[in-house]
Amino acid sequence: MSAYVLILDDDADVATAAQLLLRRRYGHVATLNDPAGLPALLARGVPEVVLLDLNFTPGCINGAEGLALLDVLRAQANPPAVIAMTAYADVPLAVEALKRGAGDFITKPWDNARLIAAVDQALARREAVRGGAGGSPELMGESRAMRELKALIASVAPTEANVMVLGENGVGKELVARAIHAASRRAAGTLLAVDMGALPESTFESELFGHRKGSFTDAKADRAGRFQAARGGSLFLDEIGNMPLAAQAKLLTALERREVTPIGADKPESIDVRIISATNLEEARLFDPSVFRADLLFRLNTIVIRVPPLRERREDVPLLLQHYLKLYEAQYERPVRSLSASAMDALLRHDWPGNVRALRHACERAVILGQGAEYAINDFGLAAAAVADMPRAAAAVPAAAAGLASAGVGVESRATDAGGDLTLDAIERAAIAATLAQFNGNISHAAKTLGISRAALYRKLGKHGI
Ligand SMILES: Nc1ncnc2c1ncn2[C@@H]1O[C@H](COP(=O)(O)OP(=O)(O)OP(=O)(O)O)[C@@H](O)[C@H]1O
Repeated sequence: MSAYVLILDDDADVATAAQLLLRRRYGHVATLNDPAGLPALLARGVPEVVLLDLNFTPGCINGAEGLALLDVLRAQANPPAVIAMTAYADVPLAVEALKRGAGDFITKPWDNARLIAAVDQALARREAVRGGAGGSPELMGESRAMRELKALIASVAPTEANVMVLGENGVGKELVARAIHAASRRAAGTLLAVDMGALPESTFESELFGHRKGSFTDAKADRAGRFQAARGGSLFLDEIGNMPLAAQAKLLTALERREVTPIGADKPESIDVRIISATNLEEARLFDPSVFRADLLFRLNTIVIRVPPLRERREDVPLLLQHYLKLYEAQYERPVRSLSASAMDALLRHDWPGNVRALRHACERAVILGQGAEYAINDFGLAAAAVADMPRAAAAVPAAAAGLASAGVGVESRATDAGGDLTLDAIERAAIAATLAQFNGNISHAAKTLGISRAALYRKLGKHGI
């Protein structure tokens, strides 16, 4: 996965350690020890993720310097995702950074796996937020379904009720969660997103509830949990359907008692968060007690919001196409072009199995690759994305080459609809499509099976127009 990451920290040793760790994964990782160099660095290009120390001058621990830099970063036309770093387990400061637009925070010294997970998630979330120009994504759509959805959000948002958002991958569940938070009484607080599907069971409690220094081998400093950091705001528990049952029990206890006990602490801490959760699991699966605890479900789903797939609101397709084509034309400084009538017709008839995310990626592809005076259907890369053919396309891939043997995907060696195209690209695409089909579109499970992060999988979905 390649990405431009900047580490802004006055401690050169810390910055270099992070650079060495991250360079292997993201390729382009720069360090900056003196914040005075930031404007010049930004003039050469804005990073996708910034790891931002909050204190620079020795002895200064109030975070004011870091928060001012955060404002500078957030003011960029295409702002980076910012992960605040502090050597002090200072929850109010972390909360302030989150309120001012940092997407996450991490305490030093960090755990390597946690740092990488934080950067991966920052990249994935940045992609979601970039959907709207200027960094404030808007839930677009004027179909009846979208108008009803927006009315529901407007009536539910001002209440304190927990909301569960259901829908297929890429329909806009996170945007719905952000819209609810933005219209709620907690809007001045932070909306902290946690990818429950990517949270290892071993660190679940520490991530959500925090820990005290020395409470286990790696607990080198106090750490605030997500529940404490989101105090006064909302906690967005994404991919909730992928939580192991043991973790579900712990979450249930916290929600029932309205308090959490950091690992190693002797007293519980009260919590003040509104929970918005989301899953792409089908409702029947959610009601299966071997998958999801009924008592937890009833805590979370006071209000259920179902986001319909794009194929059930095709009227929204032209508006979304227009929005994303314009967005990418501006971003890539490409000429403004219109869609040919036949392209529009085909795009309207397309089933969009990857929903709005897939449409967005298709628009980006068309803007970059389209050569004609108008956009043609081929520019959108959808012909190859006949996702209904996914299992058959996978069948064209030799098991070893696709690495699917361990994924348990049924594979035969025969040339089929993939047109016998055994380029690496075609093999990768088929492997991804087959794995997604195997897990009913569940990104977390597919990414785990393929051995890549969710963020990397999202990028590949975009690349292949899946
Ligand atoms: N109604 C919409 N208007 C504009 N953009 C949208 C809309 N719905 C989704 N998008 C864009 O599509 C992408 C996917 O949206 P989002 O991440 O909210 O989906 P999701 O349902 O949470 O996906 P996943 O289940 O895979 O996490 C984002 O880039 C988002 O900005």
